[in-house]
Amino acid sequence: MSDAEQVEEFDVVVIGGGPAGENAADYAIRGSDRTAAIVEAELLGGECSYWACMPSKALLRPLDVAASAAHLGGLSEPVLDRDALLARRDSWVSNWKDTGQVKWADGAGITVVRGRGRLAGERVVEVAGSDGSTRTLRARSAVVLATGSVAVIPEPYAGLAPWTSRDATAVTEVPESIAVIGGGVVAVEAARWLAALGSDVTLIVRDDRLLGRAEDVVSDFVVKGLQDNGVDVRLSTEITDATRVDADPDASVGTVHGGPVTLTLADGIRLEVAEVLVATGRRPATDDLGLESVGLSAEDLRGVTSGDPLPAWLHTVGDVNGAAPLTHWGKYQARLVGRRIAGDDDAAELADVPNDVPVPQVVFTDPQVAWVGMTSAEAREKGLTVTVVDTDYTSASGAGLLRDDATGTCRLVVDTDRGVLVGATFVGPEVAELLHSATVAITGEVPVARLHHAVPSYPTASEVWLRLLDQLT
Ligand SMILES: Cc1cc2nc3c(=O)[nH]c(=O)nc-3n(C[C@H](O)[C@H](O)[C@H](O)COP(=O)(O)OP(=O)(O)OC[C@H]3O[C@@H](n4cnc5c(N)ncnc54)[C@H](O)[C@@H]3O)c2cc1C
Ligand SMILES: NC(=O)c1ccc[n+]([C@@H]2O[C@H](COP(=O)([O-])OP(=O)(O)OC[C@H]3O[C@@H](n4cnc5c(N)ncnc54)[C@H](O)[C@@H]3O)[C@@H](O)[C@H]2O)c1
Repeated sequence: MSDAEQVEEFDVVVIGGGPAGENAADYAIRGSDRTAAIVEAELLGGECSYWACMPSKALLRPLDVAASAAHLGGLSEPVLDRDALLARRDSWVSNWKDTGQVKWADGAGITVVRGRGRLAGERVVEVAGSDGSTRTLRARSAVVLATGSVAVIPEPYAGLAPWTSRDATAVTEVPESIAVIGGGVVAVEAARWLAALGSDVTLIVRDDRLLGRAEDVVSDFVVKGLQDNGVDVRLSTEITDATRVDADPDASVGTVHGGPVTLTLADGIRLEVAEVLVATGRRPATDDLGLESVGLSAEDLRGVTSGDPLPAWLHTVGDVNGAAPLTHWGKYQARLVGRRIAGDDDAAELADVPNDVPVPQVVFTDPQVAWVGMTSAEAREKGLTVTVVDTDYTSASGAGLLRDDATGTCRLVVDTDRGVLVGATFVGPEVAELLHSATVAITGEVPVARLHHAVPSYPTASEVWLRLLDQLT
């Protein structure tokens, strides 16, 4: 067979089959006779489906319900069944099999190509199969990079064979004790479910607060919630040295990776734990992606989905461009990019794209934390004149009704000159589902004067909007 015959042609080739890549392929060919291939090195569905969002939320949701039940007069104490909780997780990750996703791709007319993809020139993708085979794909129209992100393991933890978020979400062997390092979203969520599963958890945070990207009023609530659930939270704590007996880098995911770990803290205190979870952030998965073959570097992808410095045929979606490493954000980018590739320029979604689309984020701690748009500090840094209003979450009786021990806070950030919201933060039980009201208000640039006429139902937690808006008259 000649070289030319070995090249497989598609209209669109997507490298990486996480939620962003899947959506980009789907929107690019939906309702047409165009063809698309997704190149996937592991499981179709990506980090989100098997190692991140799905397993973590499958583990956390029963904890929310149990915490509510434990704090509602009229119900007796709920009992956590560890095996049943892990079985629920296994079911939500389809036992780490992607048969269902492949069936979806077939139905959507998308070809799944197994292997690791890399650019090998303009519109050309080379795929290395795990069996040593190589395939060459050519895209007639577009190539989309959707390779996601990988956990960062800084010194001095690299030699410890530490847990990353994959081990925490896929936990099968619950360590007797664990040090969780980091104060971001992965750290606070994982600390919660690991403690609930029976591990003795110490959360070691370099900064003086948790969730540093959120409003500063958030941290105290999350610290208290973790402490109430048995987590030892140590803020402003540096680790100067870390050693492990018999570190086993080949240990199975979700099992203990060796002997005891000793951490030396800056004040000289030594902490011995059975396992360590490094949750110190993620970086775009751009290693060996062949960017140099088209004159690009990893830095060129930062924050860019389409256009300069990318050639017209090349796009990025999801964590790989680092814009906001969240599934809903990757899917949003994928819808826009997919429609652009499809030439749907008249579609409502492309016809009216605002300049600054606010990014929403929910953290599934107890209490929950949800925010969208700018924090007050970010708004001021941008040079805006802002009005900031706060209220206790339980100032709305509907919020108090959710749980007898309900607590939390809410904040709106208003651009005083334009009279519109630019940011909102909610902390409290069940605030996750409250967030979209703020996202709509910010995206729609609804004048605060008009928001007074959006009437929340009684008695719901949404009445916190009244308490906040009353301060803006
Ligand atoms: C523990 C945890 C919990 C999270 N929870 C949430 C949450 O609740 N909500 C939320 O919005 N976000 C959450 N996130 C973030 C979310 O997981 C990511 O933002 C999301 O997975 C990004 O989607 P993606 O499609 O860009 O990449 P991924 O989901 O990472 O998928 C990328 C895919 O590309 C494949 N790939 C990589 N390189 C190649 C290559 N060269 N060739 C072929 N295939 C390749 C990978 O195997 C993978 O399947 C969480 C993250 C973590 C770590
Ligand atoms: N519910 C959700 O939506 C959800 C859940 C989990 C993860 N995620 C996404 O996944 C991404 C990754 O999460 P993450 O928590 O790993 O990252 P992160 O960037 O949110 O937090 C990293 C934390 O590690 C600390 N850190 C960094 N380097 C360190 C070092 N050398 N030593 C000690 N501490 C260090 C930082 O100060 C920070 O507290 C996030 O951006 C988040 O958006 C989302």
